[in-house]
Amino acid sequence: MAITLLRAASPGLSDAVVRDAAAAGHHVSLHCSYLPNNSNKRKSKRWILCSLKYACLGVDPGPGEIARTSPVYSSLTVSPAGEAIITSEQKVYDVVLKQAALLKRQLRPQPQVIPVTSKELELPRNGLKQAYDRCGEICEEYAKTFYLGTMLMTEERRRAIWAIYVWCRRTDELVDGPNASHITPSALDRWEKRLDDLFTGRPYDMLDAALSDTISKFPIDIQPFRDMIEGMRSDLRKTRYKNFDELYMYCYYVAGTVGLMSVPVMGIAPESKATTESVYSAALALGIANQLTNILRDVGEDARRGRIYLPQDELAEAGLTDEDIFNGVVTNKWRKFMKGQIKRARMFFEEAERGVTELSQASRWPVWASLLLYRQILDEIEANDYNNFTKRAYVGKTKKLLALPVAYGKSLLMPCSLRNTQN
Ligand SMILES: CC(C)=CCC/C(C)=C/CC/C(C)=C/CC/C(C)=C/[C@@H]1[C@@H](COP(=O)(O)OP(=O)(O)O)[C@]1(C)CC/C=C(\C)CC/C=C(\C)CCC=C(C)C
Repeated sequence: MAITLLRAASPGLSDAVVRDAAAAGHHVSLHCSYLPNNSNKRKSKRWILCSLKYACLGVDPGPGEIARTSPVYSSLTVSPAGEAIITSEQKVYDVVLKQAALLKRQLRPQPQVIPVTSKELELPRNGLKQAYDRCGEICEEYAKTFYLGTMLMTEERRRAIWAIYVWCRRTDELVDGPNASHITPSALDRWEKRLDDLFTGRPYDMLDAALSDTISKFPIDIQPFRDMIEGMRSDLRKTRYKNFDELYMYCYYVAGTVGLMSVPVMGIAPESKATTESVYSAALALGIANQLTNILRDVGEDARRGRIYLPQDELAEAGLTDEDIFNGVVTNKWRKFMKGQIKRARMFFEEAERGVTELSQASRWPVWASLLLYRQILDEIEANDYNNFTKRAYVGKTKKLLALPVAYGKSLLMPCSLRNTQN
């Protein structure tokens, strides 16, 4: 039996009650209503973030249970032994808070970054410029639309985003590229050592040098970079995800981290009234939304590599097995399952939208463009009648081109936080 406790309705709820219920073998989850005027801003934000995890699957509530589609959010679960289980969302939110604090103080991470000079790197004259130019070329080659979008940013920001992009792309290539089958955990350990070195001003090659220079100019923390490598490690050993909590953590590692790396470079609009934490949460949400979309688009392709990224418990609840995924037949069960997954991904996009307008104006266009284009993949999955086994959902050139002026128009809007306060 599932027991749901509404903390807002029963503020005096004692821990003992929770422990007793859990000890009696009930699955207990604590919920808290999101109260917009909650004086504790930090907490209320956390509840919003946690909401996206469940509020989408349209699961019928059990007796006495709050419908998951209602604005009631799950945050903390308690094991049958009565121990509070910290969810992935809470762990990730702590990273968000740390990143936001860093940006607010405009501090560099410890140990202090030593600015890179061409001499230390033995780069040729103009070496750093060449390094950044090469990053730009790589970016243009792999992600043309996004590259175009960066052209609106200031030169310093654009170059920094290219350097981050290249590091992420190279990290991803380790497990997803042509040499992926030879990659071992110790190769990832060596990649992490290189990361440590470039963060302390000792880059290994010119592409690392560009990133090393970037982190000396912007308040970028090493943790999201380390976490991305951790995501690649997990990809080496893991081919199944028990539940959304596990999947969420994976999505944070490989994509949410990109959002956290990018905010200090993109900058928050000086006129924005949004909290730094909320902007980071939106950036994280965009990464999660993109990765969930990527997973939904690539179900068939991943299955052919023996991988299923979809939450196993949700598949079982929908009456689906791994075999069904490997067989790749679109059934009504599959369509229904996919509808829930798409709905969840869209909720993360919505959460992200709230943050884009808070970014500095020149940074908004590429973010809007990537958001609109990636979200359209979900529409294409629907248009393919949920056949993501043998058909690749693909956004055509015309739609892509149309998204660019729309993104540009959206990037001119003033920050949401200002619009709300002016009403
Ligand atoms: C403007 C913008 C989008 C900036 C981000 C630039 C950047 C540093 C991108 C790095 C992307 C990368 C190579 C990540 C490695 C891991 C990976 C492959 C993740 C998947 C991306 C898509 O990859 P791929 O190119 O293989 O996709 P296709 O197969 O070609 O479709 C991911 C799905 C995730 C990428 C995640 C983001 C782009 C996060 C974006 C979030 C922000 C930029 C924060 C914006 C801020 C606010 C406040 C909303």
